[in-house]
Amino acid sequence: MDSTTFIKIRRDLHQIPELGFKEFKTQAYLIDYLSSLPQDTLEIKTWKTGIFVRIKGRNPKKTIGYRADIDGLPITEGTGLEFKSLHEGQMHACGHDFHMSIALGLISYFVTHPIDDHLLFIFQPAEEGPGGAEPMLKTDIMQEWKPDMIIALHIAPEYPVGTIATKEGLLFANTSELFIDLVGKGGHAAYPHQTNDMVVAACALVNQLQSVVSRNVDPLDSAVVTIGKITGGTVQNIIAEAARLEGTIRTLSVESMARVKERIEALVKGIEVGYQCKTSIDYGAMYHQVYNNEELARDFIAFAEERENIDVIVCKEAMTGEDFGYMLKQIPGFMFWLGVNSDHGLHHAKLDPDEDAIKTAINLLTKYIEYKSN
Ligand SMILES: CC(=O)N[C@@H](CCC[C@H](N)C(=O)O)C(=O)O
Repeated sequence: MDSTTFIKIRRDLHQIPELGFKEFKTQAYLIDYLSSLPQDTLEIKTWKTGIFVRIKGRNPKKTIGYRADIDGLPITEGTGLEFKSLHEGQMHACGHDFHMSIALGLISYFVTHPIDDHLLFIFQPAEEGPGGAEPMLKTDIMQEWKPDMIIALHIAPEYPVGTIATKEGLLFANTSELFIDLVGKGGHAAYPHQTNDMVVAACALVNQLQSVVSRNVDPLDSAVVTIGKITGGTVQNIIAEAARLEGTIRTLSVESMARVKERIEALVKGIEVGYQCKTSIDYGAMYHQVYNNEELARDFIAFAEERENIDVIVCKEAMTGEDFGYMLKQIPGFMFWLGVNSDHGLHHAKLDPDEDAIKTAINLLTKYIEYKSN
């Protein structure tokens, strides 16, 4: 397969990153491309900013699904690439531009190389939040076209092109977003004794949160509590009346997620008493762990190991989250990492994946899907 087309598509998509459920230009671009393909076996249905694409099989006994996420991140791109993001403050810094172009590569191949089984491609919005997989699963379209097995990949900056990595069972963590609001009493910077300063309370809370993983979670059961954003106050000489912490919780076990939340709630209550303020916690979107079907993951690893030019790593689980976990909860399947060899990692403004990986993925997956359909 000539990958130039899909590199161009990746670059086009890279220029128009959009946040969750606002992927209007992305959806229009994808539909425009899909409309240019032979239509005899294609069925296309939209859901919000997502798209379901079915390729009807010649003699179907099952449906093989493939999911690509389509949203970008609120990051100002720092790559300086000639095809860098045209959307100020937004970037495809998690490789979803790759995921989409690979999916289009697979669709383009299978509309001209029909197989017996049906294929279902799911272009899913809002993976970075608030989550599009769970609501997409509940749609009538998904119920009607539900796949019997499902596959997804995620780019992996740390591996060279030609490498894929996955494992049986748990691959990605359980996640929960975390938003904590603190409201005290503002006032003049020179009269702190007349106020309840929420910058000081927020700093104390961030420090206390560091003890949750180190003191309250079984060291053999990994967890993460990250605060990625703090806001509070207005100007330098006014004591802040309000502050907000935004973060994420990751745990390998469901039990630890409950324990971490219990401890966060206790610490926040302590801040409320100690700093005389009002507090509230919102857990935002929660993602179910990505748990690969053992048999299918084993079979895929064995298949990939037989391919020339593919190195397979049986990797450890990661603390990343993915709402593809909800799909795997209902449908047997697996996710794998695709090596893209970037000096900068996921969610970094200078992420610059090697586009040769697009061809690697399309070649590997066309062959694997053909093998699964025989
Ligand atoms: C692969 C990846 O990077 N996924 C995201 C998913 C984010 C889920 C949610 N917004 C959260 O922060 O908990 C990740 O950050 O792992």
